[in-house]
Order: sequence, then structure tokens, then C-alpha cells
Amino acid sequence: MAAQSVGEMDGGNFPSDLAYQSGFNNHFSSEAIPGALPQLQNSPLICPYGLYAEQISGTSFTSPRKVNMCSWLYRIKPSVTHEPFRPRLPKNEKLISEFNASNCSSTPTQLRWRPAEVPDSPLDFVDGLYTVCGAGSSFLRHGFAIHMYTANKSMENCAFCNADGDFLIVPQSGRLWIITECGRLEVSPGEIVVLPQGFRFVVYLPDGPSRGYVAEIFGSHFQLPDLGPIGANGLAAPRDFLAPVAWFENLSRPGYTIVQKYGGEFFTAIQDFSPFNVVAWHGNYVPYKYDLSKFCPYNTVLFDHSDPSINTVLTAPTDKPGVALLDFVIFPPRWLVSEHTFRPPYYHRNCMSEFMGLIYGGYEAKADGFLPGGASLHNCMTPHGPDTKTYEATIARGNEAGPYRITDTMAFMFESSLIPRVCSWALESPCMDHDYYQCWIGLKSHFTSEGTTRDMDPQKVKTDVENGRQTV
Ligand SMILES: O=C(O)Cc1cc(O)ccc1O
Ligand SMILES: [Fe+2]
Repeated sequence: MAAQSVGEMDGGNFPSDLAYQSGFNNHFSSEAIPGALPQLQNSPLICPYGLYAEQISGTSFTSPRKVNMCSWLYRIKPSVTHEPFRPRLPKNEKLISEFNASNCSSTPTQLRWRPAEVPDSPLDFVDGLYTVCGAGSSFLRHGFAIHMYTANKSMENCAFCNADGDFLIVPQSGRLWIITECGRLEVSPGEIVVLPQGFRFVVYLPDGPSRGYVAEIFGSHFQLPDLGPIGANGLAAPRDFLAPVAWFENLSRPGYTIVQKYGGEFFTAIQDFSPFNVVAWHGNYVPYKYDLSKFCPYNTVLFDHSDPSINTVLTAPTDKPGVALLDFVIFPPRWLVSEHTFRPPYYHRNCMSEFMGLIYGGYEAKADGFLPGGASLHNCMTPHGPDTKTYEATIARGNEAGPYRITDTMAFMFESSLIPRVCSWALESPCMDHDYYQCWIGLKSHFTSEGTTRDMDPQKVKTDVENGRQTV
């Protein structure tokens, strides 16, 4: 196969018709040269084409079969062929993989951030990453981190490897061209990509300035949620998850750097060849992407508001049944049809902690202030819900709203049973919305011991609006 240089790829050579393999947690097989995959065994004395066999394990060797994850890579040179790892300078001071009172704060207050500007100075995906909040520890293999990134240039002469956990990347602006050891993925805003712990990858930015969100999980992997009474179909279909096909380059690359995130710190190791030298591979431990527009949402069809877990795309479990280390939930375009129901999200306090982002459009609970590329965090038991404007408009619309389609929107939530601490740079960020609490301050009491008041009666509110006595 003709090898393509990374420099050429920067010039726009990532093909628009990239091939993928479909399925979630399948045991895939892929070869860029026919016959490169050993047929009878994983570790032949001599592999086809003189390749090296190398296993990557994403679970302990002895994990039960139904959760066991590993892949076999057949490569031109093994990944061990490099100079020693050294701490990278300058450090990325804004990445954390172990959250404690000495490096970040905990706060029960409602937090919201405006979208961050992509800086003008050159910044690639790896250096553009910054942790917002998280809990637990990558060392103890239990926890998560939520990062965001702003970046404007492709990674050059280096590949990234995260030894700490799996990345679930949600691009909000700008496509990502990602080369992994298993092959290539193009990921656009509206799609997500999962890059499991340990895979080497490089991120190109064909659209220049880019921005997005990353959930990193320590010691767990994403699964499809059980469907329970929903039945065998619905939500994210396994076949819509796309894994790469084998792709390699046989390139000598003097001074090529592997940047390894290990315990939240960067280490670098120099090697003289491209790490994307895997000619064939097989296994179920693979990077994959998913297009959120393929999601088949579920919801109430008569009355009341379903909990957001109804639209879980992926879940990373803990050992406790039904208690997630991290759920990835979306709020996609959909019909709202429930009768005599307050349709926006209810007011609530939750033992789980909720980090939200917005990919495009608006969010049904917030009339203003929650913008694409922005974020909010409502920690364990922190009260939250629709802002005053949303509440008032909902009451004014009344029961006659009829079936209503929410369009052009894609919000999401990373929800965790662990309580995140927040990084100082996130709390001190110029994007922090210090007036967030104001969006609820205007919620007034409508209480009367005599029953429904005039301003709560949808029919009377409608008449008032028509007569100009009240604005909505
Ligand atoms: O707080 C939020 O906006 C997320 C959310 C949405 C919803 O429809 C119900 C509960 C919930 O936490
Ligand atoms: Fe919530």
C-alpha cells in the first residue's frame, strides 16, 4: 500500500470516503495488505510480511469474557522501539488526573461558563486541553475528568497516548481528523469519538480553529445502556458505531515524539518511525465514532417528564448496578407531546453530578446564557432547573401548546455518581458566568391558599397577553 506522509495529509489528503467497520464491541479484523493477519494463531514465530505481533489490553487478562477487551496489532516495528520517556517541559499545568483538596476546590454552587475563544497563538489538540473538573484518581483506576479544548493547529511530528483513561471527545466546532494505530477517523461536530486508554493517535484540524469537550474515564470503559422494557431496539444502535479499517505508513521519521499522558503529566519519548505502522489488526479494543443524529430518542407520550437517562448514548459503569461512573446523555431534536405537563426539565436536586455542554442550538431549560461551546456544572444535590424566562414562557403557553418539535439543538450531559472538584483555572476563568444564579432569582411565588392564581391560569394568561396586560 502506498504510504502517505503526514505532511501530505495536512494538505488535505484525508479522503472524504474513509472506510469504516460497523458495530459496537464487535471482534473486528482488518488488514491493509491481504494476508497480513495471521490466520491460525495470534503469535506466530514469524508473522506474515515480517511484521511484529503486539497485544494491547484494555481490561485485565482475567476479566470475564463479556467485558474482556484486547486487540492484536501486526506492525512494522513494535511500539517499544523508542528512547526512554522523560518528563515533558513545558508541562501542561492545566491537566489533572487525581483530584484532591490540594489541587482543586469543591463547591456546591451552580456554575456556568461562556464559550472559550480559540486563541490566535499556535495551539494543537494536546496543548489545547484543559481540565475543568473531575473526581477520583487515574492511579487508583476509579474516577473521571472533564476537559475542554481549544486548538487551531494540527499536531506535528508527534502522537499522543493517554495511559490514564479513555477519552470520549465531543467536538463542538471544527472537524477532527484522527489517525490511530487501528486506522483513520474523521469526526465532525455532531459526532463523538472514543479513544480508549493506551492507543496512540494524532489529531489534525482540517478546519483550523476548533473547540470541544472531553470526558476521560479511569478504570472503566463505555458500554451501550441496557434497554430494559424499551426492548431490543432504540437509542444508539450498535451498527451505527464505526471503527477504523487498518491503515499504515512505512515512514522513517527522525525525532518523532510520543507524548504520553501518565498520571496527568506529560512524558515524551523519541523514536525514528511513524507509530501508525500497523498493517493488520484484530480485536474488540478499538477507537470508534458515532453520529449523534442517528440516535433514536425515547420519551413520554402522554404526561410528565422522563428522566434524562432515557436518552443515554453510552454509559461507563461502576461496580454498583445502575450507578454510573459516567453517563453520556443527549438532548437531541425531538417531539414534546406530553399533556397537562410542565415540559421543560423539572426543578430538581440530584445525588449524581451533572456537567452539561451544548454542541449547537439552544437548550430547552435555558432561554439565555447557555451557549454552544459553553458549559454548566450542577454538582451533587445542587438545586437547578429552568431559568425564569423559560418557566414563565412555559406557563404562558399553557396546555394548548400541542405537540411541539424541538429542532436544531444538541445538548449533552456527562453525569457521574462521583462528586467532581473544580480546577482553579476554571473557577477563575474569564468565561465564568458570575451572574448565573440571577437566572433563577426572578422566579416568583405564585402561591395562594385559594387555588390557582390568575397569573398561573393558562387561559387567563393567554387573555392577558392578548389584551396587552402581560408580555411573554
Ligand atoms: O439539569 C438539566 O438540565 C439536565 C436534565 C434534563 C432533564 O430533562 C431532566 C433532568 C435533568 O437533570
Ligand atoms: Fe439536572
